[in-house]
Amino acid sequence: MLSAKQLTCIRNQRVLFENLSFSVQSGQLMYLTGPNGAGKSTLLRSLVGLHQLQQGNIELSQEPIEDCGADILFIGHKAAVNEWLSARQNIEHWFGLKDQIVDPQQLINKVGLAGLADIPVRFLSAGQKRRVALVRLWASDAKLWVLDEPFTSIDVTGVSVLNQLFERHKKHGGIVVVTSHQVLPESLVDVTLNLEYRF
Ligand SMILES: Nc1ncnc2c1ncn2[C@@H]1O[C@H](COP(=O)(O)OP(=O)(O)OP(=O)(O)O)[C@@H](O)[C@H]1O
Repeated sequence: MLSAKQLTCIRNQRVLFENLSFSVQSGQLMYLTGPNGAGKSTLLRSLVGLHQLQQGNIELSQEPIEDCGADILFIGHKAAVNEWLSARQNIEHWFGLKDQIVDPQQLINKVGLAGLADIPVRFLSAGQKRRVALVRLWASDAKLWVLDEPFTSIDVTGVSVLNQLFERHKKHGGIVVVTSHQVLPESLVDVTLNLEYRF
């Protein structure tokens, strides 16, 4: 279970959220919504320990989130893709570091980038770049997926494939926390959290 208790965040002297509490069980997806600037990305970054909150307690499987690095996959909206490297080199970098056995070509095929594996990512389209970033979902054994606007620039087929991946992760007892300005299928969403814009 992902548990967040009494979270408070102040940025630029504006309270983004205050005493915010929620929990997401294993096998559930939480859909985080709200207008531009409400604090969704800030909340997601806080959930994975990348942003220090003024107050609050976050735990995954009853462990402090700071101790759960290996159990978390975070893909931010500024995805950590090296645009000077090819898709294949990015994949080798990610998974080589983790010493995992993955077949880069198989992953490349799965995200529909066959034939584009060896050109620098900066020469790909916006959606293709996003697909490179999302490759990590296919080979992730992390329990918690935290995804900031994963559907941006992704075409209809790609969105449907992503939704299927989320379903599969849920079935295996994983947790997905996702923000998107696109409406998610009702059947996929277990918990909705709407952040209001606070002045
Ligand atoms: N690096 C930063 N330093 C200071 N303030 C920041 C920083 N990043 C974001 N903010 C502020 O925090 C507030 C919330 O931003 P955040 O990116 O979390 O919103 P969001 O809900 O994800 O918005 P959007 O839907 O536009 O992506 C904004 O008012 C923004 O100005």
